[in-house]
Amino acid sequence: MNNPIPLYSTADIREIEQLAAARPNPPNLMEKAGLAAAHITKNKLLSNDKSNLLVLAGPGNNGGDAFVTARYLRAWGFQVTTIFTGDPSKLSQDAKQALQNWLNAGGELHNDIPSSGSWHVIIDGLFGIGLNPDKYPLDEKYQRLIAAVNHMNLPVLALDIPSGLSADNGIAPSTAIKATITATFIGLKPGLLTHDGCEYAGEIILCDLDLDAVSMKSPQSWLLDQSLIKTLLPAPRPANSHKGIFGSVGIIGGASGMVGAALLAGSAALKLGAGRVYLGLLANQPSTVDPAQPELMLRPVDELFELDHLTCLIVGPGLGKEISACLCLEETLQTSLPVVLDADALNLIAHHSELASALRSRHAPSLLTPHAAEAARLLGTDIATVQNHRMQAAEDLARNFNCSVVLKGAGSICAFPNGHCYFNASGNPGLSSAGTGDVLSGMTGALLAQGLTSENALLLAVYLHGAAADALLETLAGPIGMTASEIIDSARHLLNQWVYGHHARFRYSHAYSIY
Ligand SMILES: NC(=O)C1=CN([C@@H]2O[C@H](COP(=O)(O)OP(=O)(O)OC[C@H]3O[C@@H](n4cnc5c(N)ncnc54)[C@H](OP(=O)(O)O)[C@@H]3O)[C@@H](O)[C@H]2O)[C@@H](O)CC1
Ligand SMILES: Nc1ncnc2c1ncn2[C@@H]1O[C@H](COP(=O)(O)OP(=O)(O)O)[C@@H](O)[C@H]1O
Ligand SMILES: [K+]
Repeated sequence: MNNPIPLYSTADIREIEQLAAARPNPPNLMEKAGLAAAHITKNKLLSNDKSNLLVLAGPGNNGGDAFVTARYLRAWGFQVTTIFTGDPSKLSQDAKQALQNWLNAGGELHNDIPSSGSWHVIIDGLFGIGLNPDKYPLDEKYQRLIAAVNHMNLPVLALDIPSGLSADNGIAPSTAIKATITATFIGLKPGLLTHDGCEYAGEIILCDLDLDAVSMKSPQSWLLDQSLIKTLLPAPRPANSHKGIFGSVGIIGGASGMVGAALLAGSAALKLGAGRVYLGLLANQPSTVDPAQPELMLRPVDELFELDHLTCLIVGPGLGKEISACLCLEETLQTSLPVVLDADALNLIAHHSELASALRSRHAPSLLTPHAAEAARLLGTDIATVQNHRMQAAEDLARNFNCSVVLKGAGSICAFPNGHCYFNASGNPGLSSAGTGDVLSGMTGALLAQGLTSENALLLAVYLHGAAADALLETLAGPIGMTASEIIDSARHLLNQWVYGHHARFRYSHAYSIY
């Protein structure tokens, strides 16, 4: 089994670099980084030996990486034009050496992009993890350079992180380089994987520079990707099974005008494998059957609490904030069932401190699925603060409420009370439409019902939900106009593929013969 891929903050990376530098024979990390980037550029972005490259070298060590990259590519016969925006006297020892080596090799420096010139590929070495957009914004010179690069619409390799993007938070307050590929060094950075990072990073290639980062710094965050998911899948079903084995999901929501939200969660729970799905609808005179999904059992909400065989409860899809919703949530929090709380269930908890206390003191697992606005209400802050510090917000929610949490949005972050975080690698803007969150809650409930732990159910549901949307892109069923219902069917298809390969029908078919 592959180990999960760790993520490191800027402070962690600096610590790892210092540990490497303190070794008896310290590795030349800048040389390794530049060489790795040069290989990636040659192998993935340059189509012929006559290509011209534009290399941007900034004022710090990211600029040093750029000089090394430029030197190798020039040595391999490519035409390289290098822009340097810094002050040579302020460079670190390594970067000074890299600049000197570039000049010794016959390389030239420009202080701006030459007006007459054409290039096939651009290397972005303006800023790496040293950029501090929180402290001071990019000045006009850099904003103009970055805009010029983006305007050229050429393949771009970003060194370590696209310049302008914050490595820790994934925010690009002014502007950032839109990379085709980001060659990131030593370890993955959270900022590449969430919020604006999803827009700017392009394909991410990790270059470990021959350091075994995990042995030097124990990680707290990991990438939520296909290889991790493989370890969480439910086992193939026994042939001799019955619906009781696969659990019973109860869903509470569907107030007047929002019944569809509960129905979507119900269909998702059903089609992701729950044995039975009950819906307690809060609407006045609710329907007693969903003709589009008659397998769902629609009941008055009080009856749901009388069922003694529920495996988990989902509260929130279309719940509303009426007193009846509040009472249902209060009763839910008192049960010993695992619960998934979404949408207005989260808003009610944010507004009623007694519900928040009841949530905190639960012994059974509680899973929260807020988007940024719901997270802001729960944390008593504003949306911008949450989005500018997404990992911190997810961690705070998990710790404050003693819950498993997914902070949804581009690059969803799953956080757990033990401080561990996972950054989701799947998903696309096709998911930005009403109802997809209801589907995620239903999927999570289905996996809980089938016996996954709350951590594993959340991780698998979040990744599968995004991967289902990604699969729909293959058939052009999105991103424009992708619907929540389509996510459900796509997710069912993928889950079966992952659990059975293409062999489900062979596994359960009976071959009889007479000898
Ligand atoms: N150390 C190692 O062993 C290895 C490091 N490696 C590489 O080094 C990179 C980190 O290098 P780094 O620490 O020098 O920071 P870097 O990203 O170049 O930026 C610093 C410069 O930017 C400036 N600056 C900051 N914010 C600004 C703003 N808003 N607007 C304008 N300017 C701003 C800042 O100015 P100052 O704040 O100091 O005034 C300083 O001049 C890392 O990402 C990787 O690529 C690899 O070689 C592997 C080994
Ligand atoms: N641009 C995007 N990239 C990846 N995932 C997205 C994107 N936009 C939305 N999503 C996902 O879609 C879902 C939306 O949930 P939510 O906002 O609660 O919708 P609703 O309340 O309408 O059901 C979340 O799982 C979120 O992570
Ligand atoms: K960069």
